[in-house]
Amino acid sequence: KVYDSLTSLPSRNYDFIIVGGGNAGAVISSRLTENSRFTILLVEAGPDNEGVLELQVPGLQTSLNGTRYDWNYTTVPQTGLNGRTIDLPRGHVLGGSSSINGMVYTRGAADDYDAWARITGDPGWSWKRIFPYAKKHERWMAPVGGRNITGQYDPKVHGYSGNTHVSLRQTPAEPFDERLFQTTRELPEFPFSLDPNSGYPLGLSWTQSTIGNGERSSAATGYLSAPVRARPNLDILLNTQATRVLSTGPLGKQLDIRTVELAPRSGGTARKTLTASKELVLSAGVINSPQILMLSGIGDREHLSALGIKTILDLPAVGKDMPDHAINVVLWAANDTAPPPIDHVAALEEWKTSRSGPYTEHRRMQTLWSRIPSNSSIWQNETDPSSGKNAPHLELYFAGGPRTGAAIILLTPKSRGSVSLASSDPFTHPVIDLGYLTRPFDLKAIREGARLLQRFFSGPAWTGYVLAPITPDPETPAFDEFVRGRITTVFHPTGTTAMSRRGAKTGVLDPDLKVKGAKGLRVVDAGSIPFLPAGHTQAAVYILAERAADLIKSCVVESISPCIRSIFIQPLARITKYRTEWLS
Ligand SMILES: Cc1cc2nc3c(=O)[nH]c(=O)nc-3n(C[C@H](O)[C@H](O)[C@H](O)COP(=O)(O)OP(=O)(O)OC[C@H]3O[C@@H](n4cnc5c(N)ncnc54)[C@H](O)[C@@H]3O)c2cc1C
Repeated sequence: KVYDSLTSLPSRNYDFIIVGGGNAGAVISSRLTENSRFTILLVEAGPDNEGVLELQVPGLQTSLNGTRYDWNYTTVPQTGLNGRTIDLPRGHVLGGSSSINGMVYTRGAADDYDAWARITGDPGWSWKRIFPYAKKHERWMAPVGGRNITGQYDPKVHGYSGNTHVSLRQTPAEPFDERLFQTTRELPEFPFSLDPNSGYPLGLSWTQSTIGNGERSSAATGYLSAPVRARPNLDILLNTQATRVLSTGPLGKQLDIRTVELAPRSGGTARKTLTASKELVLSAGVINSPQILMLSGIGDREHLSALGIKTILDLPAVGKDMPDHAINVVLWAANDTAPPPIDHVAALEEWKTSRSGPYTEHRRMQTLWSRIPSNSSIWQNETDPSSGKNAPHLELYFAGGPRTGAAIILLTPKSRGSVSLASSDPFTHPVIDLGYLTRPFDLKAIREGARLLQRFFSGPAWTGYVLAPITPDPETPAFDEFVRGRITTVFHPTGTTAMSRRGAKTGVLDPDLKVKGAKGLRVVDAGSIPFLPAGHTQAAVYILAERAADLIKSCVVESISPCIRSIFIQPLARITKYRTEWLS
């Protein structure tokens, strides 16, 4: 059942409380309630997604930033960007950022997940082992209109019975696309890649999106559909903000944290605490999960005491080491005409009446996934930050017309940002620093992206089409200033509560996503990701959350009474855990 306010929630005991009904939290709530013996409360700060047209229509995506469905965060002035600030939207609605995002569907490279396994020491995070989860969450769909898509994707790497709809755009290849694909036949540096989601994305590929039947597929539509909401063991509490997690009572030497403090999202001093009998899971996202931890006294002792917050767990890595993907557009004047403008009233009407037309798609452009060449001068004094030789450094997505070019996304930044508290008031936005361009590699790598585009557009396919550069020459100092003045976020921060090896002094979570040094508390969201994938992040979060749900299910026997556990259950749990971790 769905409750609109904290005061309307009836008194009930829950086995699990999940904080944040976003990309990860929706998956976990949905999967845990598959077991009718578990009772689950999902707490979401934002409103319901249901019935909101803007959240359904792919073509209306850009109207969502800055609305009530967005936390409306802004960074501090960025030292690498001449003091500019950047808006950083985050979903504030059921489905979280998956309800407002750009719907691009990319899993990243196999090497990225192997890096997760290496960093955490848990082979369960390797590409080979998480690939079944990538298929499990996905339901591949035909594009709107059912055009022939043979040769535009690899059927073998997709899932067909999962929760998240994924499809190619409705529009067949246009003349500009034909030039792009011609280049893959003419210039060996830029091969065609059949499917960017195979784990081996390098090359030019058709862009896939989390759209099905012309509608956005979010974690809310996919995992919290009407039949899931009707499960008697799931309560969803909206418009309610978790302000802190609290110690439920010491258990042996470890802190036991299963209690959460809640407040109406509208603010004020009213608070209510609830305790999960089994586990508390924070899925409040890369900004808000570390904020909740720090407000609770879990974080860097020095930072917390400066704000008068008593430290209950000194974990200096909370909120630190946050990478993000930055984006910068490079343009040429071209011998082309602008596409006819969309008639927005007609497009919306067409979408409403037949789920067809231009509003059924969002990002239409094809994407090039590239490595910086091994003979580039950049490697004379920079180490390679990518996860492996099959992982791209750069993503370039193209747009045609009289101003032709591509958006360059740096997938492997060396700069790191952070989230810290501005105040001990839970309603005050935290301090967000994306740390853009604070490491020299990043600007050099974006310059490499611009050079790469020059090589791409020098192919025969572009003769007579590409005329003259509009944006500064990458070989001039003006290029650096151009980038510092324009670069912005592509919304993929991760790592603020990252997993690391069990027993490691770095990181915040153990490889099973449990907070180090505590019992009963996990964090599962983009912040848990220990290595930023070379792709847009929602697929990685779906994959992470699907495995997290299995890890939680497999561990639950551990919270049964210690006495019963030690006699009967523990030996069985060890076998189950061993089987889940190493044999599945
Ligand atoms: C504008 C935008 C465009 C993007 N475009 C793409 C794209 O095209 N492709 C792609 O792959 N990725 C994209 N991303 C990134 C991707 O959507 C996110 O990385 C991913 O969805 C994050 O999932 P999450 O579960 O970590 O957090 P979220 O999905 O953000 O979920 C966190 C949830 O917790 C709730 N919450 C927060 N604090 C509290 C609290 N204290 N109490 C209760 N609830 C709380 C939030 O309201 C939210 O619902 C985009 C993101 C944005 C914002």
